[in-house]
Amino acid sequence: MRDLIVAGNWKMNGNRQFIDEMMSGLNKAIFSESVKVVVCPPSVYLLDVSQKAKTVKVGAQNMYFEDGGAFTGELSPSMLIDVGCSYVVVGHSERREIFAEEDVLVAKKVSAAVRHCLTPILCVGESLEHRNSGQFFDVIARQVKIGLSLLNAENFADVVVAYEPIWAIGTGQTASPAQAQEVHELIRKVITELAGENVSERISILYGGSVNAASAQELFSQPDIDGGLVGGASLKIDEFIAICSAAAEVA
Ligand SMILES: O=C(CO)COP(=O)(O)O
Repeated sequence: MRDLIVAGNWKMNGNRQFIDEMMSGLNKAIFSESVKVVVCPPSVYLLDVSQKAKTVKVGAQNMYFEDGGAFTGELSPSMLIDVGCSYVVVGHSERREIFAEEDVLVAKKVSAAVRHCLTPILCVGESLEHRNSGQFFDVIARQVKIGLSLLNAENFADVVVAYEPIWAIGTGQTASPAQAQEVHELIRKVITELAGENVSERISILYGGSVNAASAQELFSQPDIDGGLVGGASLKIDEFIAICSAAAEVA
């Protein structure tokens, strides 16, 4: 049985008042035990969110792979653990596109996270251009293979993969359940080729890209979709809770 996970990526949004309101809403919510709920606030708020969190796990949106040293502006895996994180988003398309993060750097981060017992959420996904040209699967397979390349196959199951088509992020244009399922199935196949079915069947693969309360249940009921990585809709407490309930319905 794979973990069913709903993670909210708050991106560069919010302030202390927002954090207070969100955490008080989340702490009042009753989540099904069958769903792991995670929130990923901006890093300056991680400690505050961890200290307030009663019903959810906490994840960071990024980290560096080194343990410490002269890396101005960066955060290490042990710092994230120190402030209560158990997950870290790695290789989000916004980091790849805006901050020029490449697959090899992403792989180092995945490996460092696993080494420190932080669960990396490895994001992969194609641009609209690659979707339209039909090359999308090659792009995604490469991101998965390189992203996992520094791990031993038995550690693959310590990673969560998130399929986030770039054309669906923040656009309101969700991938259809069939489009998402097709890619999730292919991702699982790539992992099977690398590590065998015992491992690939244990990896949770989340879908991200304009997930909302209306689209969540049909997406999450696809056989290879194990929950969601939610951006905009995770900033609205009622909508986020409704998405988590949709996940519980399919558990
Ligand atoms: O990038 C995302 C989550 O990491 C998805 O963002 P949206 O849900 O706002 O499309």
